[in-house]
Amino acid sequence: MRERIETLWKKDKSPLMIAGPCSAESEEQLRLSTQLLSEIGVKVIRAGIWKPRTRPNTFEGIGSPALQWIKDIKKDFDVQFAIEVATAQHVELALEYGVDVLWIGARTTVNPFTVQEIADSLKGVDIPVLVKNPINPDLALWLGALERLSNAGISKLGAIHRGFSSHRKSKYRNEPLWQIPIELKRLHPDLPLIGDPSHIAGERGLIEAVSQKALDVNYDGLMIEVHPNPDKALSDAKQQITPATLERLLGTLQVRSATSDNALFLSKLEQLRDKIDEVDQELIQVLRNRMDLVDELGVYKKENNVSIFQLNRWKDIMQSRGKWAEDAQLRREFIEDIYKIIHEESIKKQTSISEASTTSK
Ligand SMILES: C=C(O[C@@H]1C=C(C(=O)O)C=C[C@H]1O)C(=O)O
Repeated sequence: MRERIETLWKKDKSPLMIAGPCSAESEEQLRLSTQLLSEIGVKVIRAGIWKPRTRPNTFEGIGSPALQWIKDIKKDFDVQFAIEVATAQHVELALEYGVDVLWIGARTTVNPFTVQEIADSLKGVDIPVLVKNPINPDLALWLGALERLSNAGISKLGAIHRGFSSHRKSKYRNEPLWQIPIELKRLHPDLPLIGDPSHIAGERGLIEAVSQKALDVNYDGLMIEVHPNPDKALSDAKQQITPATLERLLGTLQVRSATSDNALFLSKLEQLRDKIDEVDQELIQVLRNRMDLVDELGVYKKENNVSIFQLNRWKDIMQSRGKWAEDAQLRREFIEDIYKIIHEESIKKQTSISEASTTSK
C-alpha cells in the first residue's frame, strides 16, 4: 500500500487544517462558515451532507441539495470541500458536484462490504480519500478499508483518528486509545494521519488538549467541527466551536517537529536513548527471572495437583504492586495494566507446563 500513498499536502510541512460544520444546515450557514474559516486561513472545509445518526427522528442531513450549495460557494472562495460518503450513490453524487475530498465514516469502516462498494465506485477516479477509524478498536478493520481503497487505485489516502466507542465511563465521547493510530503510523509511516479532536472530545472544553496531544505525536493534520453558532447546531452542538475559538486555538497549539538538527539536542537524545536501552535490557532480564520462578512453581503445582490460577494471590499482587507503584510515584493503573499482561503470560506458561507433563505420561 505504501508505494501508492502520496501526501495530500505536498507544499509545506505545516499540519493540514480541515474545519467546518458537523452538518451543512442551510446555504447561509455553510457560506458564512466558509467565509469565516477562509478568513483565518483554513483551506479545506468539512461539511456533513448525509448524517449517520444513532437514533432515528434526529436531523439526518440535508442530502444532495447541499451539494449544490457547495458547488456555488466554491465559486466565491479559494477552498476545497471534504464530505463523508457512506454509499456508492453518495460517491457518485459527490463526484458529480465536484467535491474535492471524501471521507469514510467510522460506522462505514466497520463494514467491509460497504467499503468495497465505495472502493469499486471510485475506480478510475483519483480523489483524496480519508478513512476514519472503525468505531471499535480494531486496527485490522481500519487497515482493511485503506487497503480496499488502495487496491481500487486511490493514491491520495489518509487516515482520520476519531476515537473508539467504549462501554467504560470516560471523560471522552470516544476514547482516543492513542496506541492504535500510533501503530498504524508505525506500519505506514507515509500515510497522512489526521486527528479529529471534536469526536474524541465530544465537548468543547477538551478540544484543545486533544488537538495538542495529536500534534505532540506528530499527526499530519486536524479536522475540527466549527459552526458560526454552535449552540444552535442541528447536530453535535456540544462539540462544535466558533471560528473565533478556532482562530484562538490555532494561535495556542504548538506544532512539534519530528526531529531537530541541533547537534546538542541530537547528542543528548542519543545519550538518553543509550541509557533507555540499558534499562530495557535489565527489565527484560528481570522478567526472564520472574518467568523462571513462575515455571518452577508451575511444575510444583502440577506435581501436587494444585490449580494454576490462584485468585487470592492474584488479588494480593494487584493490591501490593498498585501500592508499590504509588510509592514509586508511578500511576497505579499503569502498573496494574502491566501486571495483567504478566499474569496472563504466567497462566499461559503454567498451562503449557501442565499440558506437556500430562501428555508425556
Ligand atoms: C505464579 C503463580 O501462578 C499464577 C500466576 C501468578 C503470578 O504471575 O504472579 C499469580 C497467581 C497465579 O494465578 C502463583 O500461584 O503464585
